Amino acid sequence: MTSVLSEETRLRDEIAEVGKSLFDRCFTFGSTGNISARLSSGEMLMTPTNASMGSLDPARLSKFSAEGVHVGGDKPTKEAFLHQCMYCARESSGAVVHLHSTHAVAVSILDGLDPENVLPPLTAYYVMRVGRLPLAPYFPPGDVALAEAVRDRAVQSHAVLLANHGPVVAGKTLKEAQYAMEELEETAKLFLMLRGEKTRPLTASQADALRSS
Ligand SMILES: O=C(CO)COP(=O)(O)O
Ligand SMILES: [Zn+2]
Repeated sequence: MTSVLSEETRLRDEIAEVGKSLFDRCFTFGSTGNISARLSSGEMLMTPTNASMGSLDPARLSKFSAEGVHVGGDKPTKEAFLHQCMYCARESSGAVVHLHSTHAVAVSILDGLDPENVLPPLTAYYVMRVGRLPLAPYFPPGDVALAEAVRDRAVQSHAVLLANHGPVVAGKTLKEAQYAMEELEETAKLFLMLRGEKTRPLTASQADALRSS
């Protein structure tokens, strides 16, 4: 049977489902984090500000025109400009997820990491789902300068880590963005677990083979 639900209705439901799944598994806390999805018309749906990812109401999501004007729903996330900058840098993206996931946040606070790529290629799935993770310098949440710093890095990478804050990931679909975000968080956890141990990340040629497959 073909689906009679509109693209917008489907995306609204999916944002609420993904938010609840991430919140229930402690990928973000309190009212932190935000999710957006772009319709084929270019219009965008975003989570409202101060909303818990665990109890989103699909009908109250904030709606933006393709030009980036807030046209409906609750007051949008203060990171609306960050989400818009991700779409602007990555035209094929259909969704963006930003979280305060604990291990990725911990990595974002460490000193002395390579800001061009903060995590090594520890596993094949990290390379396949994330690949590279540049660090954007610290700016307060919701600051336009934060969104601009992320946009510059997002041109090269669909995942960016915000210093002293958390990760933001774009994907062709919301599922893709979610899976990349989960892989990022788990790899940050592995990285912290293995600090001080002698490790054997994938070699450059092993990682390249995964990227081209
Ligand atoms: O993660 C957040 C800010 O960076 C949460 O902000 P909002 O509640 O405005 O979405
Ligand atoms: Zn945040």
